[in-house]
Amino acid sequence: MAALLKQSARLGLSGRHGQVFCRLPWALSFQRYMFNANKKILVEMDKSTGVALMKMANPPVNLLNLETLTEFAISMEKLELDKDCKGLILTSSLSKVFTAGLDIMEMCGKSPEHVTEFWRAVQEMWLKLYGSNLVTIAAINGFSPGAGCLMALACDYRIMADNVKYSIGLNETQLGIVAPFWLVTRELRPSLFS
Ligand SMILES: CC/C=C\C/C=C\C/C=C\C=C\CC(=O)SCCNC(=O)CCNC(=O)[C@H](O)C(C)(C)COP(=O)(O)OP(=O)(O)OC[C@H]1O[C@@H](n2cnc3c(N)ncnc32)[C@H](O)[C@@H]1OP(=O)(O)O
Repeated sequence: MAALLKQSARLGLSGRHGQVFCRLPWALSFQRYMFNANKKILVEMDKSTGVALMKMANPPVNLLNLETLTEFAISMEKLELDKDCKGLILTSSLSKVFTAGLDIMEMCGKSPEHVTEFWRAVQEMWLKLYGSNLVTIAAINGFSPGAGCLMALACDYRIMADNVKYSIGLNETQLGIVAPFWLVTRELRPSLFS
């Protein structure tokens, strides 16, 4: 963990004036590779350190829609298959939003099949993060409501930008969504689970 945090500092993930800056070398060596399927999830993997930097890049607020969640799951699978990858830093490419959470429009006026597929993708996202073999760190560089908070909770460690304007929390009850029992016991009340 200490090594990973040192690494995140070396990469430039340092909190200052409420921002988490991500400075990366412009020149990518052979030890570094990048991938993205549809550019909603950007991944930069540094083989020399074993640390991958994953940035959500879906402006204006990094909504987690079906497309983004699917791309996220594929990106996680690729990193899990890379034997050189030991750790993952999850952050946002935007300046003040980590992610605004689930795209409410994905649950509104859609067919039951679509909604089922969407919630399956939400669940898959959680399983991929919570069940990851990688050491996972959420570098929360902005607002992180709903599923943004869920993502952060599913990581092994969380670092949040020091800015009183930014909020984080599970606000889904305001939308009539109830967190399932297993989620509450696993992440919010782990003592109940053991
Ligand atoms: C495995 C798990 C299974 C089950 C788990 C079940 C439940 C527990 C776990 C998680 C549940 C999560 C549910 C959710 O995530 S619901 C969404 C919660 N999110 C919010 O309530 C965020 C609301 N948004 C904001 O507060 C703000 O947008 C902001 C602070 C993030 C950013 O503010 P800005 O001023 O910068 O930007 P805006 O002008 O407000 O927004 C721009 C644009 O985006 C639209 N938008 C924002 N958020 C959402 C959203 N969540 N869904 C759809 N659309 C959104 C906003 O309306 C603007 O659109 P227009 O430009 O006006 O068209």
